[in-house]
Amino acid sequence: MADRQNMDSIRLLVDDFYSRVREDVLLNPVFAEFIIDWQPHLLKMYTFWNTVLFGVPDYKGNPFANHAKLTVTAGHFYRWLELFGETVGLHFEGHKAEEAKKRAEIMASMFQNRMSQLKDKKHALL
Ligand code: HEM
Repeated sequence: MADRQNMDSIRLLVDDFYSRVREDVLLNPVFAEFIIDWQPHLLKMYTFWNTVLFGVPDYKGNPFANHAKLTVTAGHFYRWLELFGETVGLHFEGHKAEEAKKRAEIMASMFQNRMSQLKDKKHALL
């Protein structure tokens, strides 16, 4: 029962978040370049958050590899986190809601650090 409730909450969060992403003038073009069919992405994101927040080992993937190819700036990450925080706050409160926001912030700064390392490396090769 608890697992079902967790999954229902994750679906609500992920569906609402990405419907906002699709309406966002800054973020939508980045997603639109790579995602034509949203259903597989949403399914993947359900498993991702189920793994991150509830330890259910559903998600198999390499999130960084899929972000290294994106042309994004700190502004994109800022907006992503802002929108994610708003969506979480609209539907949830309590320690899991705080954890979701914290985990997203940690991943965003990890992506950004690794992206700038890659960029530095490319420059060094020139
Ligand atoms: C600038 C902010 C971000 C943008 C523009 C962005 C964009 C994208 C795009 C376009 C994809 C699909 C890639 C593909 O399938 O070809 C993707 C996948 C994904 N994103 Fe992000 N993302 C951002 C931030 C984040 C953050 C902060 C997290 C973590 C909380 C995250 C987690 C994921 C995961 C888990 C996937 C699936 C990776 C896989 O295929 O296994 N993203 N993202």
